[in-house]
Amino acid sequence: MYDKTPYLQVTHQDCDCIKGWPAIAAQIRSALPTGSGLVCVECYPGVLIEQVSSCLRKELGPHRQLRAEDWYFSPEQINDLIEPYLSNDPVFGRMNSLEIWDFIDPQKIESARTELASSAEGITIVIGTGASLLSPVFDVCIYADMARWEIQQRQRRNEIGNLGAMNFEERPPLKYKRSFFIDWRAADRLKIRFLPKADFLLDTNVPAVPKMITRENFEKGLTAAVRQPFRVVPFFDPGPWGGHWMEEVFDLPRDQTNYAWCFDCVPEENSLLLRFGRNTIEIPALDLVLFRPEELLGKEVVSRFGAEFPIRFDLLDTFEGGNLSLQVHPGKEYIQREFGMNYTQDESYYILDSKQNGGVYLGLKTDINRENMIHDLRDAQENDSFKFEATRYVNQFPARKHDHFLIPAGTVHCSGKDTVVLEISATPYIFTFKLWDWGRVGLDGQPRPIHLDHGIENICWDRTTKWVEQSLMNRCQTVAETDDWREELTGLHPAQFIETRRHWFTSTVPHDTNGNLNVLNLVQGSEAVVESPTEEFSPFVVHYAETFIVPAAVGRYTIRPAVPGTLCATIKAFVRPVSASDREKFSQTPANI
Ligand SMILES: O=P(O)(O)OC[C@H]1O[C@](O)(CO)[C@@H](O)[C@@H]1O
Repeated sequence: MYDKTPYLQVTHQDCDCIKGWPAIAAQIRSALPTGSGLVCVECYPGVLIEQVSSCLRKELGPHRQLRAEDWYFSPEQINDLIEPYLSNDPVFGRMNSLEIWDFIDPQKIESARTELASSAEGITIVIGTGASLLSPVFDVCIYADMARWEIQQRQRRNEIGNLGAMNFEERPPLKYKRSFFIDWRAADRLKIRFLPKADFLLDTNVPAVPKMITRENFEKGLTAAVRQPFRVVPFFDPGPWGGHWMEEVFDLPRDQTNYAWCFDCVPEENSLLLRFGRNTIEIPALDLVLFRPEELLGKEVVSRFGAEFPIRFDLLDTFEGGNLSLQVHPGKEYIQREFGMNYTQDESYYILDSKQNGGVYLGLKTDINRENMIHDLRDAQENDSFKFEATRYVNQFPARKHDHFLIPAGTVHCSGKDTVVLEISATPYIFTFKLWDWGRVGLDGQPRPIHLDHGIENICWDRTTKWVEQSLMNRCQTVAETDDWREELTGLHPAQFIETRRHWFTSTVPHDTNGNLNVLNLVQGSEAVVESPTEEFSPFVVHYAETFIVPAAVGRYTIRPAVPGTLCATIKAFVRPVSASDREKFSQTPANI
């Protein structure tokens, strides 16, 4: 059965991960031999600062507590600072190089420094996002990390606002957008510099059960992760077109109206669970990307994308749900120019399951009139009573289990109802230009934003029926075969940087990362075992529909059915190697953070 809380065992001692404020305070005290000193708690945005500082105050009885937010510019000044990158669009902003420093008023931080210098008695705690900027040295440094999924939950519950903003009550999608383009980028830059020097990592994702590990154990966890296959923690989210397949097959709680998405390999947002003895700490999977890029991704991927995980796997479930919005993604130049992203949202749909009428919309019909289509799309947006007749302009194809549809940016598409898609795509995932949302509203009762102008500029009008059938549907080619297994190339399209290989097997299949990140999903069979031919890691069991990551550093590995002789299939994605001349060109491209 699909495992919803996969973890990685790092050590076998419970005491390597301590739990609860009294134990955490005791560990901090033992790091302050004189009983006094300066304690820095640098926080990722989203940490409940008030709650953490009050618990620390209670347990440590500091002489003084300083809060980083007290040195920030005013919310209005910060709005001016970020305005060029935030824009008025409800979904899209622009990548930038803002640092936490940019939020801080030099005069205010200077007076905090003066206050700090005035007395050295007892314990002083400095806490918040940017706390570490107060002083070049601290007696104890703690990094309070935070999972992005939990941050989103807190935003939805109006428990937190954005950095330097008093916007707790702002609509959650707007807080998410500001985090995506501003807060998380700036905080990641600070994290890269601070965390390698910290003494401890603090996890307050579950406020009532705080946990802490030493930085050495954090490093041990990262090292363990890049030496074996592992999974990140999936999260599930409802949506206006969501379905009920995952609920059933993954045995999800029945307390949501539906489940639309399962994000089970978007390391930028997923968490990684590291287990020490019986205690588990949650860290953002992004930490692995930021601090172990070469071992995880491989040298070539790093030289091309920087410390960024370029492949995304997620599931889209429309069983008894609806169609996704009819949409298109930006071309590479467009996404760079308009949004400052280095690469674009190229996608593909691997079909995990479908009902009789399941299908996808893909590419335009032959000989359609472009002006009429644009006119009808605009009419549908402006006039509630006019419904855009999608099948007049867009191909609709039946989708069957194991079909693979390729969706290079610029291709009009969407998954239809009664279909379960494993999306194997490039990482960007918010750059969806909705053309038509079938006249329905989002889960909040409001129409979802349509981006017709962006969309129209990016539609590739020559991607019509015949080309789509020949270039984007089931481009399967057998590349290797034995009596026990067959390897097929299934994509993606040459315009996309990801390559996919499907293996059908009844016995052991040899794989090799060739120094390049591999991401896989078990698309057929209930259980398979990933092993090291040289026993470098313990056998790793995967279940149907689970996505797993094999770090570049792993090298050779094998996969076999858990029950010998049963038919299994995996689909594997990796970044296509580039030629030497291209390599030079890519090495100039900076990462998104
Ligand atoms: O706009 P909708 O209908 O919610 O669809 C969004 C989804 O569409 C996709 O772009 C798939 O085509 C996903 O990456 C994204 O999550």
